[in-house]
Amino acid sequence: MAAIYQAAHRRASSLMCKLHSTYVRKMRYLNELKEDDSLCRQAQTSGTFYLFHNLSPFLQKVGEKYFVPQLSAAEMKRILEEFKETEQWIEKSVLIGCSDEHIPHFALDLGALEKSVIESELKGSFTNLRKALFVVDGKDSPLLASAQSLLQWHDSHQYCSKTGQPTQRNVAGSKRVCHASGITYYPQMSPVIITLVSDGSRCLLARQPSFPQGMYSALSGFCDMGENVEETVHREVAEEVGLEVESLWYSASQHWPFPSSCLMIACHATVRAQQAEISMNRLELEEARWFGLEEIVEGLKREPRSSKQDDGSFLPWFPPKQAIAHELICEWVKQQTSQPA
Ligand SMILES: NC(=O)c1ccc[n+]([C@@H]2O[C@H](COP(=O)([O-])OP(=O)(O)OC[C@H]3O[C@@H](n4cnc5c(N)ncnc54)[C@H](O)[C@@H]3O)[C@@H](O)[C@H]2O)c1
Ligand SMILES: [Mg+2]
Repeated sequence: MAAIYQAAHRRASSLMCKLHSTYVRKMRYLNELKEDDSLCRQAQTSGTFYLFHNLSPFLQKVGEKYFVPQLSAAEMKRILEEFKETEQWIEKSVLIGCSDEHIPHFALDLGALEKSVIESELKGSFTNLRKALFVVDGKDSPLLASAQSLLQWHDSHQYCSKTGQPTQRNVAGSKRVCHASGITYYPQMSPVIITLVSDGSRCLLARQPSFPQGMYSALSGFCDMGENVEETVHREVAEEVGLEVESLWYSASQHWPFPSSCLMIACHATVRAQQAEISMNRLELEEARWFGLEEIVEGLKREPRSSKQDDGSFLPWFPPKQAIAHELICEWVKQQTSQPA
């Protein structure tokens, strides 16, 4: 029995070791591509390419499903030749990852070329990122979000903010340098906290005026300079709904591309049930209120389309599963239902 157990353990360890070494080798390879321009230039000739047009990703629809096609370097060459554009264009691409077999993946924005011609040539369409993220397979949405964010960062960091001189990018697109000042710029994300506040038996959700009708989400806010996550959670909850957080704990994080690259840091927080009266900040929020478990469970089942009532009002629904707010709400439901009555 012990021998069988040991053999199984050895097999599991060796599998872990293989998995681990594949991952480590992949991360080291990507790092080399970022540091070594000539290696990265060479990688562009054997890589695959995700296309964008003015920051909208290219998707193909097969039946009811949307796919994010990867074009080979040869296909890219053919398209660019058709537009009488040189392969120099490929140098505008940015490195966004690689396969386990070390095939590098790049993203390229063809915004200067005629959109409809590329679309009919490649049989697909450039789709607004807000729509694209919610229709593609779950594993593809983080990739689209980070690729678009990196392309957007390059687009808006062409000049040094100290000298006003143009900045030059490395081949991978992992940084830009101003040769006049010597400043190196790296792609940035803004840290944002998102907090699901609970008073023990209810959770607090709010609506910003820009939200689609009927949608409620957890409270969120950008971290101020010098703040830690705990301080931002305390401040945002106080600012937006006038409550004092008693305790908080970290749940998970997510890169979010809107409005331009946020690192969403998701937390749960509690307030005392005796001090749970909301005083909403009307400059930021349109509505904020407590939801009981039953209402949350019903809301999670509701589609945005089925939220509208005959009298024109909207039943509450919550962000879709791609958004970390959804995860926080589901975690809260689990906590509530696993608690002894
Ligand atoms: N993925 C999710 O589940 C999820 C859920 C909620 C919010 N979010 C994202 O979180 C972000 C922030 O949420 P919020 O709107 O409640 O923030 P917020 O409460 O801090 O209010 C936004 C305001 O903060 C100011 N601000 C301060 N620092 C800023 C910065 N670095 N960039 C832009 N504005 C800054 C601006 O005046 C802006 O209008 C939003 O962009 C939203 O897309 C994501
Ligand atoms: Mg906010």
